[in-house]
Amino acid sequence: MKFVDEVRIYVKAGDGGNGAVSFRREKFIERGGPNGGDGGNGGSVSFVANPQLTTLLDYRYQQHHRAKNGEHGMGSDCNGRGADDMVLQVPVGTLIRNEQTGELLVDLGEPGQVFLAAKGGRGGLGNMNYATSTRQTPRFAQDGAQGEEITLRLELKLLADVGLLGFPNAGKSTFISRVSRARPKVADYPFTTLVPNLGMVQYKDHLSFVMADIPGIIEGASEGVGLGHQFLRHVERCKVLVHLIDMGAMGDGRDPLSDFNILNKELKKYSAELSGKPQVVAANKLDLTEARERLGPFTEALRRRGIRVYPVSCATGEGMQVLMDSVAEVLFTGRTDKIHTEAPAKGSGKRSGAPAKKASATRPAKKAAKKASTRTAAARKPAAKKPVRKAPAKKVVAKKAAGSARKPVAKKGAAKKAVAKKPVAKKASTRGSVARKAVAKKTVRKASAKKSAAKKSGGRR
Ligand SMILES: Nc1nc2c(ncn2[C@@H]2O[C@H](COP(=O)(O)OP(=O)(O)OP(=O)(O)O)[C@@H](O)[C@H]2O)c(=O)[nH]1
Ligand SMILES: [Mg+2]
Repeated sequence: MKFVDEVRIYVKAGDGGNGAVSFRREKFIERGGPNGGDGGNGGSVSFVANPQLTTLLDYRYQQHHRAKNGEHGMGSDCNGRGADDMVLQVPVGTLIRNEQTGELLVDLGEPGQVFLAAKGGRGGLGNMNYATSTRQTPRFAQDGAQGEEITLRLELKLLADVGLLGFPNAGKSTFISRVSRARPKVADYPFTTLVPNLGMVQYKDHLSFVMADIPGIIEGASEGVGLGHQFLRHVERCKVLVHLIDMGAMGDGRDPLSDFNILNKELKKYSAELSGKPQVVAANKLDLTEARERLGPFTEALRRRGIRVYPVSCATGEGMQVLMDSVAEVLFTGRTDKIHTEAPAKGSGKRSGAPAKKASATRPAKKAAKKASTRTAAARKPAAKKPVRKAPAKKVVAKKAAGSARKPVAKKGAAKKAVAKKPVAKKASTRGSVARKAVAKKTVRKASAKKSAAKKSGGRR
């Protein structure tokens, strides 16, 4: 079946039926009153995402879609029949845009999702609705409203989890036919694949995912060379890209590393988001001897960039399981360690970075605390520090016994003497202070005696 992924269509909802002007005419009933019925509503046009469709082909040939109009109202209180809505089936993953403005109206990404594109006109009211006590013979009725009309652009972006990328002839179709039941054409000439192919991959543990094989991308695809790069839209929604490198291609400006660079350049030109997706790089056709020879330098070149290369052969199936394990890991867990060679180094860099930040954050705090303490609590600091270093019991005793006697404690602190000098000098100049000192010393002795007693008792216990 032909694959069409972009169409322009015109949709028009049905108009509402007009309300009727009619009066009851019956034998023996004079002035029977208005009995004109309402018009029926026009049919709306809506889209529904159908998972069984894979192409917009139907809309290529029929571009005008009009829903039916509602019936007009009739006499004898008969309302017109409402028209049925028109439901247009589109594949899941269809984007609907307004053709004039380019505005995205909806992305039908869920099977069964419905979008009302054009609303049908409302039926007009019959004259029976306008009868009042003062106007018993209304000779008018309401016309039905016009249905909406709009020109739309439908764009299909296939919903796949894994996208296959590569130059023509890289072996993408061979790859998908090996891992899924998809059977696209495989041939030894470029651009064998002209439309995307989807394949359902049954991975182990009942896990499955959809893989998309798209036509090959070559240098200048963004300018329309080859088949252009519009097919990249079908891998835009993929979570992982598998980049197949044709290791058998050499000469004519082709070599594995330049192929890799060119394709990534084209991806970047298409969209930054797509080029930023995780890429699993697979070096294909390793059953060929010349391909094996090129593998070493290519792997080394990518290793230096932190990218791991998976050597595979789609023809023999060699290396496919390891590759699929990595693809599945990135897809289902989101971990990309396996596709980078220097993942641990990066991880450790991050780890080492975090504490460094913490340390830098704590340092200024400590400095600030130090500054604050030197001004306000210069004398308290040594007093507070020492007992902590020596013995917590001493601190308690000194506080209890001496109360405000910080001097003797300050004396002990040889290093903090300079800070404690001021109060000592001042107090030493007065007699009273000398006396207090002596008292304080005595109390300290007493306190130490008490402490030793307490220690002893503690030891007994
Ligand atoms: N020796 C060898 N040949 C392979 C391998 N994989 C694919 N081929 C051959 O390469 C050629 C192209 O394979 P395709 O699967 O059609 O390549 P493609 O990437 O889908 O090509 P396009 O659809 O043109 O973009 C075919 O002749 C395959 O038989 C492989 O692992 N080893
Ligand atoms: Mg192909």
